[in-house]
Amino acid sequence: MAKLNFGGTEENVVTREEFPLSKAQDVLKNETVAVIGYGVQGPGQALNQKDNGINVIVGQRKNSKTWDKAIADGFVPGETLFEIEEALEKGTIICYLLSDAAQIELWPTVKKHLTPGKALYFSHGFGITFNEQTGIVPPADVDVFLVAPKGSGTSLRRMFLQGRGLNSSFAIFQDATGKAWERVIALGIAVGSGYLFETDFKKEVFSDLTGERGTLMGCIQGIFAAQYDVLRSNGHTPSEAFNETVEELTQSLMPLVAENGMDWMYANCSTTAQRGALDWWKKFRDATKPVFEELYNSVATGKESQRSIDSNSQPDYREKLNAELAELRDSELWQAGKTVRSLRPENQAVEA
Ligand SMILES: NC(=O)c1ccc[n+]([C@@H]2O[C@H](COP(=O)([O-])OP(=O)(O)OC[C@H]3O[C@@H](n4cnc5c(N)ncnc54)[C@H](O)[C@@H]3O)[C@@H](O)[C@H]2O)c1
Ligand SMILES: CC(C)(O)[C@@H](O)C(=O)O
Ligand SMILES: [Mg+2]
Ligand SMILES: [Mg+2]
Repeated sequence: MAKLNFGGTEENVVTREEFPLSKAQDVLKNETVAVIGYGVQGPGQALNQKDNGINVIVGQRKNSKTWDKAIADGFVPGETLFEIEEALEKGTIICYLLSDAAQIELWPTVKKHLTPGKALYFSHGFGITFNEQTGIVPPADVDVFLVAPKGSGTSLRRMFLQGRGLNSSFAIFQDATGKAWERVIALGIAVGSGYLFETDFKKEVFSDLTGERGTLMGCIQGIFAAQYDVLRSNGHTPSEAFNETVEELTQSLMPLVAENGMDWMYANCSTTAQRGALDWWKKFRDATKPVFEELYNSVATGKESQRSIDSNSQPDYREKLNAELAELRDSELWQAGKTVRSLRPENQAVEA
C-alpha cells in the first residue's frame, strides 16, 4: 500500500497502478460475487464488475421494477439473475446492497447463507457500526469488509464508462480467511474505483452521514435556498437569482475548484470577487460550524441512524419521500432551474 501525504498527514491508499485490474481478476477468479439489491449502487457495482470480467450475479426480488431493470441491463434470469435466496446460496462474496433499513429485514436470511469462508461486503459502515439498532452481527468465520464509493452509484457507472474512476474508501471489520485484504481491494478495483483510501467502519459511517447531511446535500440546499430567498425578496428576478446562486456554481466555478482547488478558482475571478470572497468565507464558516457540530453529534450518538431506520422502514416510505421531493422540485428555485437548464445550448434543439 502506498503512503501518501495528504496536507501533512500520511495515509494508506491503493492505486490501480499498484493493484491493476488483472490482479483483481486473478484474486476473484474462483469467486462468485452476488450483488444483493439493484437500486442505485447495485447496478453501478454489478455492471462495472461484469464489464471488468468478474463472475458476478444479481439477487433481486422477482416481479419488481428493478428485476426488469437488471434484465434490461443484460443480466439473465437463471444464469446471472436470481431470487435473493438463490443468489445468497450461490455467492461466495455477498455484496449487501439493499438500502440500509432494508438490510435489517433481510438479515436473518443473509446470515443463514454465510457459511465459513464466505465474505460479507458492504458499501457503508452503517449496519455493523449501529448493530444495536440493526441487529447485524456476522458469524466469526466469514470475512467482513466494505468498499464505499464516495459518490452516487449513477456516477460510479458513468465515470467507469468515461474511463474515469470514482474514489472509494475501504475497511476490514473481520479477516476470517486471512485473505480479506486482497479480496476487498480486488473488489474495490473491480467495482470501478479510481483509487481506495483506508478507513474503518465507524469512521466511514460517521463521515458519510455527516457529509451527505452537510455540504454534499443538506447544507448546500439550505444555503442555496437562503441566498435565493434574499435575492428574490430584494426584487431580483428568478432567472437572476438562480443563475447567481446555482447555475454559475455548477457550470462554471465548481469545475474549476475540482480541477485545481479553491485558490485557483479565486485566482480566475475578478479582484473584486476575490476581495469579497476572502472577506466573507470565514464568517460563513463561523456561522455554520455550530450546526456541523450539532450534526456530527447527532450522527455519533446514533440519532441519525435511528431516524433513517424508523422513517425508511415505514410501508408508505416511498409516497412520503416523493411528496418531500416534489416540494423541492415544485419550489420556485428549482422550477426556475428547470427553465435555466433548458436554455443551455447543449440542451437546445440544433437548428436546421
Ligand atoms: N445510493 C448510493 O449512491 C450510495 C452511495 C454509497 C453507498 N451507498 C450504500 O450502498 C447500500 C445500498 O444503497 P442503495 O442506495 O443502492 O439502495 P437502494 O435504496 O437503492 O435499495 C437497493 C435495493 O433494495 C431493494 N429492497 C428494498 N427493500 C427491500 C426488502 N425489504 N427486501 C428486499 N429488497 C429490498 C430495492 O428493491 C432496491 O433494489 C447502502 O448501504 C448505502 O448506504 C449508497
Ligand atoms: C452518494 C452519497 C451521498 O455519497 C452516499 O453516501 C449515499 O448515501 O447515497
Ligand atoms: Mg451515504
Ligand atoms: Mg457517501
